[in-house]
Amino acid sequence: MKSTTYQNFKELLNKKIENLNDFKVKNNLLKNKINIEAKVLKNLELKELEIFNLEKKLQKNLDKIDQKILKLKTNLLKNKEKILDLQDLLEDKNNLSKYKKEIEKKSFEINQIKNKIKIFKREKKPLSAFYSLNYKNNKEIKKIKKRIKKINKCKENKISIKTAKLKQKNNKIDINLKIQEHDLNKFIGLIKKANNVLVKKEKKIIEEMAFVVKDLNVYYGTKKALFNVNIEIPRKKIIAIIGPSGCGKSTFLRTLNRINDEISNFKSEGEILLNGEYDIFKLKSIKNNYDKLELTELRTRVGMIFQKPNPFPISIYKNVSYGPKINGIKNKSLLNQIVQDSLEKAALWNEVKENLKENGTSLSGGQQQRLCIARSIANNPEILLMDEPTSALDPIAASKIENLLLNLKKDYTIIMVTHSMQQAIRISDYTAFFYQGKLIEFAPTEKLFKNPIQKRTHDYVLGKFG
Ligand SMILES: Nc1ncnc2c1ncn2[C@@H]1O[C@H](COP(=O)(O)OP(=O)(O)OP(=O)(O)O)[C@@H](O)[C@H]1O
Repeated sequence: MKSTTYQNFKELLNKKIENLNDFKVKNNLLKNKINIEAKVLKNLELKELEIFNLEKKLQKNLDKIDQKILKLKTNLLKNKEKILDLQDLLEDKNNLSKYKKEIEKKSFEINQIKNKIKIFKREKKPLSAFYSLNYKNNKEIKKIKKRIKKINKCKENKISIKTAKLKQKNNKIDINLKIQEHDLNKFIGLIKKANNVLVKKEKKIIEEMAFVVKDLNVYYGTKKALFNVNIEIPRKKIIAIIGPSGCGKSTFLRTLNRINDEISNFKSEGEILLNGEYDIFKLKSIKNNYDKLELTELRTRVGMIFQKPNPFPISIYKNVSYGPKINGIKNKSLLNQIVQDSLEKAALWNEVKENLKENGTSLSGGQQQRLCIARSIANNPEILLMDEPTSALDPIAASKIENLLLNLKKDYTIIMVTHSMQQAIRISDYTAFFYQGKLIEFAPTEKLFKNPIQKRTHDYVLGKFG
């Protein structure tokens, strides 16, 4: 019995030991678990602390940011205020004159008050009211002055901005100027080119003209007979010179071969270019400094036929051969040929070929004039100047001369003074109208008579004055 109990006890004990061991294992496991969890907890605590610290830091930063925002907001407000202030100032600037006026007004009032005070002092009345008024006014003036000062400051800023703008503008202007200068240079180049063309044209005109007269002024002593005459006379044409008596027609004609030089008090100014070669006043070539023109050569090249035929009182033959002989032609047959040619050209040969030894003065007026023309032609001229060559002749003789001139113009330039407008219309290619020493108009004859530019020409050709 005893053994069973022991056995039982033993078994129970073993069971208990077994349970205890189980419990120990379980306990250990639990302990481990608890340890792990304690560790986790600790970590969590640490993390919590960290989070707490971070939150603290964050809060601090948030506070700082808030503060900054606040500061910025206040700055913004301040700036807004400043802008408003500036806008006020700008507005005030526009009212500157108003303020000045106000100051003037106030000053005026103060003076008035001062005067009143003086009067009151004199009359010994209470002055306190005036003093306070005066004080108020002075305060207001001070305020306004302060404002003006501010405005002026603002003005200065504006001035510096304006200066910068002006500088910018100046730069732009500089660039524009440079562009314009460039354009100008281009323009000058064009003008130079045009000028060259003009110079060439002028040269061509001079070369193509029998005479180019430039700024011609002529005097007989103190009397001025021609005023600033400018004319270009084309070659191998008949040019009529018309105008009332005393207008300077003959003077002009005679100046062209310097016959007027024989008059003692005669004086001329200007230039007359012959054939694009010579200046007849200087008797010098216009192309070559060394080439000179003799006065006799000028008069040979530019022959003159006068109003009254003036043959020499010698034979017809000698009249015509006189010039060539003087010029050194001695060969008889050559002289014969020249005489015949000249008389033929002067439409006189057939009438006188049998009587060449007859005295020139024995011929009729018209024949004498044609003899004078033949005498001129014998000198081989380029230009024939004629001073009223038909006015001393009867109409038939005059008509013969007119026909002769129409024939001669194929070889010679004929410049003819005439009182007859009909004659000018009949035979001339160009007409020059002189009046009171001035060349009023020079144009193709038809145009000058039918459609003159100048009123005076118009009146003259219509016979309104003569
Ligand atoms: N030798 C001279 N001395 C002074 N004056 C003169 C001389 N010759 C002309 N004159 C003057 O010069 C001016 C122009 O005279 P010019 O003989 O040239 O005129 P014109 O037009 O030919 O006149 P007309 O048709 O009457 O011949 C006139 O006032 C004239 O009195």
